[in-house]
Amino acid sequence: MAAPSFLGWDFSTQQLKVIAIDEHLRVIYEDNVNFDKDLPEFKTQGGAHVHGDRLTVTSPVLMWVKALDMILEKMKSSGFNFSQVRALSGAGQQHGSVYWKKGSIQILKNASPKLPLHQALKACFAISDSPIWMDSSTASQCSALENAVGGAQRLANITGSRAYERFTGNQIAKIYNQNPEVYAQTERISLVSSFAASLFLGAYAPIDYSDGSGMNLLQIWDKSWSASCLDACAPELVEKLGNPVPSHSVLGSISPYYIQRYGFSPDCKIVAFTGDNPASLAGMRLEEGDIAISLGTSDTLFLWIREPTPALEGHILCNPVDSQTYMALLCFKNGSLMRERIRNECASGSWDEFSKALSSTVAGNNGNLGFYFDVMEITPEAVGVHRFNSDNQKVLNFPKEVEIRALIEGQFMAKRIHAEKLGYKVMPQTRILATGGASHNKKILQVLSDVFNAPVYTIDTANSACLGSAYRAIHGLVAETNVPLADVVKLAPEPRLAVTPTAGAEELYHPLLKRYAELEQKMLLSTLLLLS
Ligand SMILES: O=C(CO)[C@@H](O)[C@H](O)CF
Repeated sequence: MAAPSFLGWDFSTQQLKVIAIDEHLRVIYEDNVNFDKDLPEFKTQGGAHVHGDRLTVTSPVLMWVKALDMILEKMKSSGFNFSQVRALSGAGQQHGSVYWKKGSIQILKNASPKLPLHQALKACFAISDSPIWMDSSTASQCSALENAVGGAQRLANITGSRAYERFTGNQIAKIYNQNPEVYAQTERISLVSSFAASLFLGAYAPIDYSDGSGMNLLQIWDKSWSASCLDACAPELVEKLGNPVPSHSVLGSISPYYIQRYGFSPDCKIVAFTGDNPASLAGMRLEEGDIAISLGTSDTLFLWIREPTPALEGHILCNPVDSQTYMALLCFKNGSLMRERIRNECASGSWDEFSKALSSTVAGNNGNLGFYFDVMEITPEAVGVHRFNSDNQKVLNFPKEVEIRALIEGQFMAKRIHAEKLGYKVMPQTRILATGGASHNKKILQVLSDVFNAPVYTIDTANSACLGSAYRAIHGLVAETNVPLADVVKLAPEPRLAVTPTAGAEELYHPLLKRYAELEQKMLLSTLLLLS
């Protein structure tokens, strides 16, 4: 008797990925279709089309459907045993939207198993090029939405975020403003995640609470659509969106199309799909109090928060694995490129020298602090390099090793300050899960551990959204019995402990964090005065 398996899908920007795991959480199959390479007829770059205005960015929705056809054929040719798949779930790039044309529900439901799905669905989309998260063409719609609900902070208090150009409500508003007839022809609007779930369900899948939190439309407290936000974006929107559901919901059984064409079992359950970042939180198996830090080109923080305080930066989303709590996303644009520039200038381009500089300078850097933003920073909105000595006087430069420590301590103090502004609290059980390039440098991790006064673990997150989706497929089958995800995936490989805080770190950094926050306000004010 073949062992049961679970599938996790990731409809990400550049590729479609799938992972199969067995009941012991061991990966038994993985595959991917790269949109640019494997579907060249769509002529995408990085899976997207950047339009002439340099602001509008879209992806062809039929490319996503055809990629699914291709990957299922690859799995079939490799002899993958579809009949043992007990459940599947998935993730989609956040904020992107799909516009189903009137009448498509019947075509989706009755797709012939003799045809690839992309042929069956070729006339089903009112908009063939879906707006995606890289789009920034909706500034006017963002202003209109914030004004309609009483301002940016009011919108953040309702939906978890101020208005952002990529967020779906503003994208829908743009389509309604510019193509009202196309909007009128649309019977359903999906996110990329719920669109992908619909393909497997053979019906329109609902939007889950977590990915729905990235639309500027969902009230994150009672998990219902905000009438004031919907009305500000487009008319009769609630009918086109359907009702949102908890992210662990079992939506139903797989469509007969897959049973007849690929041999899936009629009992295979579809668990609600969600956004790629919420799915990654599941894949990293974050628990209450944990922080995941992806140290990449930009640094991204994933936080598990029980009582969030929405702000004008960052994003509060409904937690995908626990409907009673929340997750927060914070993005710091000046990440590894900033670290590499200082390494090149102050450590002759060598990470070993960079690490030696961190070893040869004292924690707290004798009170020297710095803000390093070569490009316009997102958190906070500031640019330039600003250095301060222990008397809070601006200085033009630091000795090389002091510069290195000021950069790293500054980057991590900013992360703690802005995480705590969103309501995050360092707890006794707090763990920092670090991933990305800089997470291989123990001296950098030691500063991170000291600033947060928490142990730092390293994890491999290459497929975290896909793996998290497979974990959520298992969890969905038992979620109704209130079994937490952590219990379902305790057999998964544990994160590796890398460093623990230096004794006295909390006492040292507590006053420095306060100074850093005050200097950040001073720096922001002086930047504003300069720009005004
Ligand atoms: O816009 C984002 C999050 O708000 C990105 O991380 C997308 O989810 C990437 F697909």
